[in-house]
Amino acid sequence: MNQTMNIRVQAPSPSLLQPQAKFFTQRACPCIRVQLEAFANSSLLKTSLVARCSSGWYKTPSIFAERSLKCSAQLEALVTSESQQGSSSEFVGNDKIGVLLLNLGGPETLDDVQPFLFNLFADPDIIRLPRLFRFLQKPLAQFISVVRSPKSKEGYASIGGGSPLRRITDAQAEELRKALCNKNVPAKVYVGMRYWHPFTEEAIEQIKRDGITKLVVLPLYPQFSISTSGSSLRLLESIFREDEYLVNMQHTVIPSWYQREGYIKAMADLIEKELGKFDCPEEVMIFFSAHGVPLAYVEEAGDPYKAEMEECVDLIMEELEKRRINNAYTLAYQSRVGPVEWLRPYTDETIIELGRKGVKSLLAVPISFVSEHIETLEEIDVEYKELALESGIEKWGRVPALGCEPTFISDLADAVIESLPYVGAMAVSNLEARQSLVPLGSVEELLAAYDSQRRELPPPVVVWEWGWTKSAETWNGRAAMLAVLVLLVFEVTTGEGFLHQWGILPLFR
Ligand SMILES: C=CC1=C(C)c2cc3[nH]c(cc4nc(cc5[nH]c(cc1n2)c(C)c5CCC(=O)O)C(CCC(=O)O)=C4C)c(C)c3C=C
Ligand SMILES: [Fe+2]
Repeated sequence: MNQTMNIRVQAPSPSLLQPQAKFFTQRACPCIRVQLEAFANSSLLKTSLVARCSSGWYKTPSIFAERSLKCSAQLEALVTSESQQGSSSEFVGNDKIGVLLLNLGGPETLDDVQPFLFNLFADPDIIRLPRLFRFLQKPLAQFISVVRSPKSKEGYASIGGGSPLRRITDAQAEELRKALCNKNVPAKVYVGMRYWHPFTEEAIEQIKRDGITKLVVLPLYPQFSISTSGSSLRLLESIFREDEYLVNMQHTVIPSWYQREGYIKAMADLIEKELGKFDCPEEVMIFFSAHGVPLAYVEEAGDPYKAEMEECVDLIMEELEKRRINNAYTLAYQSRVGPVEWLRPYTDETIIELGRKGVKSLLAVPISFVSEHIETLEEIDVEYKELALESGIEKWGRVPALGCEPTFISDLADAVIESLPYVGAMAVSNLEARQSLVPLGSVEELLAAYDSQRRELPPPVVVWEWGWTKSAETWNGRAAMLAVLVLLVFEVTTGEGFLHQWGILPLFR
């Protein structure tokens, strides 16, 4: 490179200048002269890059957009070759890579439980009201969260007073960052929770502050569901749509990854290890227990969750068979909430049935989530274990969640790296035309694909029928719901009623 290029880095304050200064001085070479200038009172809102070359000065709105400079090709080549040798900054070529891990979030203290539940039930992807009744989403969420919180609090109290989700997800983020760095892809890893801190909005603010140019969105749910990854992506899409910076930031989404070899192998490793703890491992029934979703999500809204879950279990069993592990296995769904029908078979009923059939050893495998949480630590380890022992099952084991298992984290890092060429590329819009059920794509494209497949949930019944029928039950349910809402409105407006007498209202004293 013969031409000399002057790079002048400007920033509104010296502290903002530092990372940029480090970036350029680390790459100092005879043909790049670095001039650093700080403008304490500058009107510049974003850090900007001014590059000088023979044909004049070029200024970009953001330091990270220097790719658009006519004269930056040589700089780009230099930076790329250096970053390939391993660098501690987050730059690859001219890009600053970010990975956003999306997760559910959980209450950290018992006081957080009710507001956490409110956030959860206020999500239209969790309680799907018909369009006409959407205005009731928040009052209903308030009501359900208040009614449910004593039971939930008991659960969280029994696992130490709060959810371990934040701590574990932060640890996974840090391990993923290290794994990416070891694979020569320096990146910043962010955690964005859907219903509790750190909220997705907070993560996005940090991503903007850090000047990320390429973002890989990775929901920490192996299988896609409208209620989990779908909900998080829908939120992300609305944040992206309203923000100029984000609209222009290139991104891609890894919507599900249950079929990845590394993940399947990591699950098989854990199962093999736990089976080894039984006296007669070959007699143990492998019991996959997935978090359920309401049946209508799958049957009427087209949620791929059940299909992906079944495929995932098949893949794990195939991997175990390769290792000559041919145990009997079954899949059931746990944690149902509310009066509607959920995916079957239910975990509790299946345990009783297996006990009745004479199964003596059971190994529970939580399959829909990669961290320990209330439903593994309380529901499986306490409630289902007790039920199993009462039902005649004598030996009980449980596979731990993947957490920070090195094979798993390394595979997540590979998933991120493999997705990088897709960053900014638009996904094929026809879902059926794609190889996998939920392939890589941008948030907007991906949701459009789902929405195009997704019909409004039809009302369960259209006409009134006499007798003890599904229709009558549904109308009774609706009448009851309406009565509850009328009651709620009455109580909130007058300050009187039995909810006040029981101390449930007012919610905030
Ligand atoms: C793949 C995993 C999950 C699916 C699918 C899912 C759907 C779903 N969940 C509820 C209601 C609740 N979920 C709650 C906690 C919770 N849910 C998941 C995962 C999935 N949920 C996790 C990992 C957790 C635990 C978080 C933690 O704090 O450790 C709760 C709160 C706990 C409780 O009160 O039982 C509720 C409520 C619905 C309605 C739903 C699908 C529509
Ligand atoms: Fe849940």
